[in-house]
This record gives sequence, structure tokens and C-alpha cells, in this order.
Amino acid sequence: MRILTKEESQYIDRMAPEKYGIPLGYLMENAGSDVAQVLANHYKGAKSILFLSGNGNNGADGLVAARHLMELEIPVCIYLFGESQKGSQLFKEQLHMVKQLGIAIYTSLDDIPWHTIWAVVEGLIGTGMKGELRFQMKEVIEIVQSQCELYSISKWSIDIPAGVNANTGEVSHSSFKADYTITFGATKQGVCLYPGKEYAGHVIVKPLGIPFEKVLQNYQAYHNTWGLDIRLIETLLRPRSAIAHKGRNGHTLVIGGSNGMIGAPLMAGEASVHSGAGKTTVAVPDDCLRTLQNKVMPEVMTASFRSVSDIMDLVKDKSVLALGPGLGRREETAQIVLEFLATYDGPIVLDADAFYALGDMANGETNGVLQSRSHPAIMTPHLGEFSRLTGRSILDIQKNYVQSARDFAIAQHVVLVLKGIPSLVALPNGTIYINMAGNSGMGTGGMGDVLTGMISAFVAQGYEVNEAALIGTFLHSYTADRLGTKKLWGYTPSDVSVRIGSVISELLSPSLNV
Ligand SMILES: NC(=O)C1=CN([C@@H]2O[C@H](COP(=O)(O)OP(=O)(O)OC[C@H]3O[C@@H](n4cnc5c(N)ncnc54)[C@H](O)[C@@H]3O)[C@@H](O)[C@H]2O)[C@@H](O)CC1
Ligand SMILES: [K+]
Repeated sequence: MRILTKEESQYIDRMAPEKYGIPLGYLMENAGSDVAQVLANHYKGAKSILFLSGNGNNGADGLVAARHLMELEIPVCIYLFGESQKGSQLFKEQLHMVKQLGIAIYTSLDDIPWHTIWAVVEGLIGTGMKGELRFQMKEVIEIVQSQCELYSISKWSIDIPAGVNANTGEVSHSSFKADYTITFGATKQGVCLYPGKEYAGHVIVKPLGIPFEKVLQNYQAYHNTWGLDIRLIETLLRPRSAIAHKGRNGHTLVIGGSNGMIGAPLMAGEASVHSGAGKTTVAVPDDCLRTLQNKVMPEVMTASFRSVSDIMDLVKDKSVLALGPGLGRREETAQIVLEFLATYDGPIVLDADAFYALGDMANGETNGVLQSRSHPAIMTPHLGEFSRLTGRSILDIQKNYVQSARDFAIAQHVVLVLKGIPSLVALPNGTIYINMAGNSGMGTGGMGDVLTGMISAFVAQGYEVNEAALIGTFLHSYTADRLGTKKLWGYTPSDVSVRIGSVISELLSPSLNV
């Protein structure tokens, strides 16, 4: 699922007429007609649909929709916000048409017969919003929302709800909270991120009337953003070969653990087993080995290490290394991690305490440690760890969530799995995937260790690091969603871990229904 930023939408807006001779009015006619069709399918009764129209092209989309609905004999009326004579050219043209057609137009909210309204369609402002919503618009939105509540009127937005930042998902105070949003070409980034996602309600994507991928090819600042969803994963997952033995399915090595933190590498190892790795070994510091052996499932092999050369020996015949879960933050451990990273060039998934060793990568000595690897490292920090890796505050990262992830993945040449709400996968070329699965039940200790084990297992089974990060990240959340339908909270990381195999099997052979 393609996702567009505000700048990309505005670039398409400019290029459609300039380069391809497609007048913006054509695109608007498509957009408005699509909005009308969606509404007509929803509302067949005698009540009226009210369009809230700003004086930009977002408002004009609504005016087009009102005209089309009139043809379908669905009652419509319009509330005009702002000074019409200062509106965009297309707005003025569309306003002239609806006036000529005699559609009821209100300029005061007090005059609207609210009891006759079935749905409100907000076209106050779309991707053209600059800064915070202005006071007068906030006031209008607040009144409209309270009327909608009073009369049980459903709320729709055109393109993006008024007040939601189309890129970051930040919302102005008194933003419009829609039940549905109808958008064009592709979903806007801001409605895939919180809190914007909650303001958009159910998002319906309609065609724009121009092959926008083609238009965007020449856009310099263009970086792909995609939704990480089931359709994408179905294209990436491959059935296992019928003759694949355990050697063919790869060998994961998990290096982690410290006193009191044995659960982390254990969960990562067990998740690797459940995700289909042919073999899994968990190695912990010498003094933790006995504890590990007493607890771990029999399918996991165990080993221990004392030095970098021990780890080098252990990793020799392995397909992938997961480094960090529960490793601890002792100075000598950090030294081992850095020394090891400088010598080992195979596939690696870095997690948890491995980040502690890397410190602030933007300004510290470790900047450059990961950049020249033959297989880009996969890194799976949560926001706190990412804040430390980048030397930036969590608040600052959240404000520029997607861009922060993208900048880091490009600069460090890594596959970054940024564990937030939602999680992001950023590839070294700047492509971003926003995870569409996941739920609040996932916020428990150990979930990240399971994710590390899952991603590692997919690398072990022969997936490219990019693919493994995408598949692991999505299936981890998707499996948790499946558990979440039965038990909203209280399911454990290990519950996710043991369920993953069934979920993959079901995706590969829907008839299995395991
Ligand atoms: N991408 C495309 O190619 C297409 C875009 N279309 C529509 O065009 C919209 C963008 O239209 P515009 O660029 O005219 O912009 P908008 O209509 O989104 O907003 C412009 C208006 O909002 C006002 N405004 C800006 N910031 C404000 C703030 N903080 N508080 C209150 N008012 C503010 C401006 O004064 C102006 O009146 C899209 O959202 C979409 O609905 C469609 O017509 C289809 C084609
Ligand atoms: K809108």
C-alpha cells in the first residue's frame, strides 16, 4: 500500500498540468465524483448530507461531490467557511456551479437544520494546511462536532481531516475527528501515524486519475513510503521447499544474557525455533550457562563465551547472529561487542544492549562501524534506545518520526526496525514501511526479544535482510493481533512466539485454517 507525503501530493498537483497537460480540475472532478459515489453507496435515504467547505481545493472537492450527489437525487447542502472571493480559482469555479444549481448554501452554522442531516463531510482544509489550525476554523469544528454528537450524525473528511498534519500525524487542538476519510491516489502519511490515525477513522482510497508513481519518478526529494500490510507480506513469503532439511533452513546464533537477564536470549532463541530456523543456538556468558540450560526448550542448543574469539568461533558455521538481548551494560561487554563488530561481516541483527555499546552513533566514535558491511545490519531499537543512538530526545524523534528513521537508516546504511506505535522499517536506501498491524497488548517486556528471534530466523532461512525485517516485523504484530481478538491483554511474548508457525502456515495455505 503506497503512502504519500504532503510534498509529494503537492508535487503531483503542480506537475499534472505543467508537465502532463492534465488540468487540476480533471483530477478534482474525479475526486469529487468518487466522494459522491462512496457517500451514495452509504446513504440512500431522504436525509441530507452537509458539506463543510473551506475556500481551497479541498473545499472545492466537496462542492464537486455535492453536485454529483444532486444528480443522484440525494439531498445536499453546503456550509461555506472563509471568504469566497479569496479562495482558489477552482474553488470559485465550483462555487459558481453549485450556486447556479441552487444547492442550499449556509454561511452561519446557526441556520443549518441539523435534525435533517445524516452525514457531515469536512472539506475545510486538506494538504494545504500551514501551521496550527486558525482560531475561527477550530471554533467551527468544535460546534459541528458537538452537533454531530447531539444528532448522531456521522463524520467524513475529504483527503485528510482538518487539523491533522499530513506528514507527521500531529494534530492541532480541535482537529476534526472523522469516522471515515476518503483520500485520493494513496493514503497520506499523517493518517498512518498517531494521533492522526485516530482522527481519520476508516480510510478509503480512491484513484486520483493520474499515474502518480510515474509523476513522482522525477521528484528529487522523493522517497518511497509504504504500508507494511498483509498484502505485501504475502508477496514476500515463500513456501518451504519440500526437500529442505535442517541445514537448508539455516542456523541462528543468539548471543546475549547476563545474570538476571537470561529470559531475553532464551525468548529470542525460542522465537527463532518457532519461526522455522533449521537450528538455533543460544550462547551466554560462561557464568549464565547453567541457568540457561535449566530453562530453555530442548530444541535450542546452548553454548557459552568469555571473549571475542569465543564468539568468532561460535559464529563460524551460523547463518545469522542475533546480538544483544539481555547482554547487560558492563564496560567489558560493550568492548566485546565493538571488537566483534569490527571483525565480523556476516548477517547480523542488533538489539537491546548491543546498542548500549554503540552509544551516540551520530557524534560518537562508533559512527561508521556499520556502514561498510556487505549485509547491512538489522537494528531493532525501541524509542529510548533510538534516542540514545541518535543523541536526540524522544519528543524530537516522535515529532519527525518517519524522517528520523529514514535519515538514520541512510546515514548508517542499516535496516532499521524502529519499535514504536506504529513500528517502522527503514531500509538503507530511505524506503520506509509503516507497520499496519499491532495492538496495545504488545507493550510487555520480552516482545522485542521475540521480534529479534523471528527476524533472525527469516534471515537464517535465506531471506534478504530487508525482507526478513519486513516479514518478521509484520508477522510479529499480526500474530499478536490474532491473539488480541481472543484476549485483549495479558497474552505473553511466548504466546506470540508459539503461534507464529500456525499463522505463517495459514498465510501460505489459507485452506489449512490451523
Ligand atoms: N493531489 C492532487 O493532485 C489533488 C488534490 N486535491 C485536493 O486539494 C487539496 C489541497 O488543496 P489546496 O492546496 O488548495 O489547500 P487546502 O484546500 O487544503 O487548504 C487551503 C486553504 O486553507 C487555508 N489555510 C491554510 N492553513 C490554515 C490554517 N492553519 N488554519 C486555517 N486555514 C488555513 C488557506 O488560507 C486556504 O484557504 C487536497 O487536500 C485535496 O483535497 C483534489 O482536488 C484532487 C487532486
Ligand atoms: K479535509
